Amino acid sequence: MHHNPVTITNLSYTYPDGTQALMGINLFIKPGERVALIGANGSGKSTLQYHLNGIILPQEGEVIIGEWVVKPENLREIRNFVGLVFQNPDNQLFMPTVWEDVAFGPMNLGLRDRELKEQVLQAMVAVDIDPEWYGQRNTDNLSGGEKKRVAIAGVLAMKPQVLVFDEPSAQLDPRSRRQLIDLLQTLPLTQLIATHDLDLALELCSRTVVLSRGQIVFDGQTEKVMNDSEFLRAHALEPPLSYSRPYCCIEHAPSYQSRASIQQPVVKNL
Ligand SMILES: Nc1ncnc2c1ncn2[C@@H]1O[C@H](COP(=O)(O)OP(=O)(O)OP(=O)(O)O)[C@@H](O)[C@H]1O
Repeated sequence: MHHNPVTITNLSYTYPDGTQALMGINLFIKPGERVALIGANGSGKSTLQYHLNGIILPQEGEVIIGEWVVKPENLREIRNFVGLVFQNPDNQLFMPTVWEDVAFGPMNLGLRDRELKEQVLQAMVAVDIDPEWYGQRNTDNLSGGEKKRVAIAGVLAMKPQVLVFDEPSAQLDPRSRRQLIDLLQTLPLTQLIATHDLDLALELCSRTVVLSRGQIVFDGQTEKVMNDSEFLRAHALEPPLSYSRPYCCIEHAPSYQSRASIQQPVVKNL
């Protein structure tokens, strides 16, 4: 039987202190789909992602990963299937050297010797870190962006079928961000990418899910939602830079025109 990589039905979750983080979530992701998960701070993105590899177990509703229901006895299979890259790489890196850190996951899966070495090397090359020099570096001494890459390599080295990213572009400089986008674009994996970087969502994901106060308020074409600045603002989001119009032009057309005409000679002199 064919299984979707991610099937979430009627999922609700309340933290022990009473914060209702998710309410009635239904989400189905097909193999190979790249889906952006967007929403304001506190809308529930991380909480939803933690359900995908059993860091949080469902209180109400059901999460199915491939053919496995997320429950304690299936966690091993689920964690082989879903790789989660945390927002903060400090929560992910804990081995002394880069090499040991990237090798930790595949070693846990039972890989040894040549096979292990190959998988680690492949993952490092994918995220553009030089295994020769980098491998021996101490993970504590890396910059934020470097740590992020090592964290991604560690997850890729386990060869998961689903990649779940919490803020992949946070901490990355523009060049590293570009490399990451190119990398994610070439990975033939199902991906769920939680991000505040709506330009990244627009470039990488044809489908976007918008969370607002624990509920899905949109699930559809990325282009469509990014074009709807009114809807985005209603859910405390700002349209991506590449889509934002000069508001003054629409809302205060005359003043925009007069400003433009004042600026024109300056432009010509350049
Ligand atoms: N351990 C916790 N205990 C209690 N409440 C929590 C806990 N973790 C998160 N929450 C609350 O649950 C809600 C959803 O938080 P979550 O971290 O999932 O949001 P998010 O969309 O990932 O936010 P951000 O964009 O800031 O990372 C928020 O109201 C948050 O305050």
